[in-house]
Amino acid sequence: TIFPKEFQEKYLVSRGIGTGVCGEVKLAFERATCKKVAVKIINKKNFPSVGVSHPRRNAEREIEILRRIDHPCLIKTEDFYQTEDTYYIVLELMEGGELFNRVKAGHGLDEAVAKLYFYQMLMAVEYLHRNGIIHRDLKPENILLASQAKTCLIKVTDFNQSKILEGETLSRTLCGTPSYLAPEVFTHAATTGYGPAVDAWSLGVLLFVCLGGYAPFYEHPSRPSVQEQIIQGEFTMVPSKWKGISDQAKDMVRKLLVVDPSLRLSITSALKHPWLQVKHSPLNHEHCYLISDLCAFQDPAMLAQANKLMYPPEDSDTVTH
Ligand SMILES: C/C(=N\NC(=N)NO)c1ccc(NC(=O)c2cc3cccc([N+](=O)[O-])c3[nH]2)cc1
Repeated sequence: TIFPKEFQEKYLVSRGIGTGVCGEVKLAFERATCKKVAVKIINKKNFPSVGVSHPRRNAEREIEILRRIDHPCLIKTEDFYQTEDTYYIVLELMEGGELFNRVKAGHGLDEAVAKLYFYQMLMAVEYLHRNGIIHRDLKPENILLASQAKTCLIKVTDFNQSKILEGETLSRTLCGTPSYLAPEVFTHAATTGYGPAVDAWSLGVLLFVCLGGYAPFYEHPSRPSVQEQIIQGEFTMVPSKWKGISDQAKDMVRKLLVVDPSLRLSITSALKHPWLQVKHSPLNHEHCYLISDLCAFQDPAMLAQANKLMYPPEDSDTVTH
């Protein structure tokens, strides 16, 4: 890849660290400070130019979103360059890589870890919705982890399929991965359109995968198509995979994976669900900034506080020094 001159002057590009559907991510060093950054290289023609939507406009919308957002659980753009066919987005380094690689097939995350990550995803998506943005492509590949530690900050990324709450076309959406798309995207999106509830569905699928270690809707010869399973809202919590997971966690998943968007748990209601109410310190905005500080400074005291968030001291626990 050739990089723009002014980019080359400011950054030294090193090896590839991740590849996405519309471009790759490389490690780079800011020459002046030796600070490590990630560079997402997006080929403009890679943008799905399905139907009338023009690839340039899709890309410009995503760049506009990336510039506009500011939240500890959303990827932050540090710098930006473009040539006539490529975008170079300089981003903060997320050394934990993609959540996708943490929820390896076969076993889920510890419930407390899944709760910490899910809580951050909810905060990030609540922020997006408050700012009139629907993500529309929430999946494990688009959730990045700040460090290798379990108690870490996560950030949502990839706004290629995102919609700024104004006119939008359905055709672009149907080029996303179907497994995480909500039922209404297939059924009545073409007529009445659909809203932020699609992200709540995808978060339900994400939580299912984090807890169960397998997808709720998947291709299988003897099963209906993924699209059919989604439209029917048909999924199974295989006992061997879900034993040891709390009833509250399962209840959260079931209330998100509801076919009728008007009956589905909203992001705001999900944040008030009992599963996320830690009796000693209810999960709230401060925790999110705490986690962001924690990961920025790896402060042991903050790590202890974040652990309390994950593993609240039971009443019976006596604090032993
Ligand atoms: C904005 C965006 N995508 N937009 C888009 N149109 N893609 O489809 C975007 C997508 C992915 C990423 N990924 C990373 O920053 C990213 C992936 C990864 C894997 C191992 C290690 C690191 N790391 O930073 O150390 C990684 N960073 C960053 C930005």
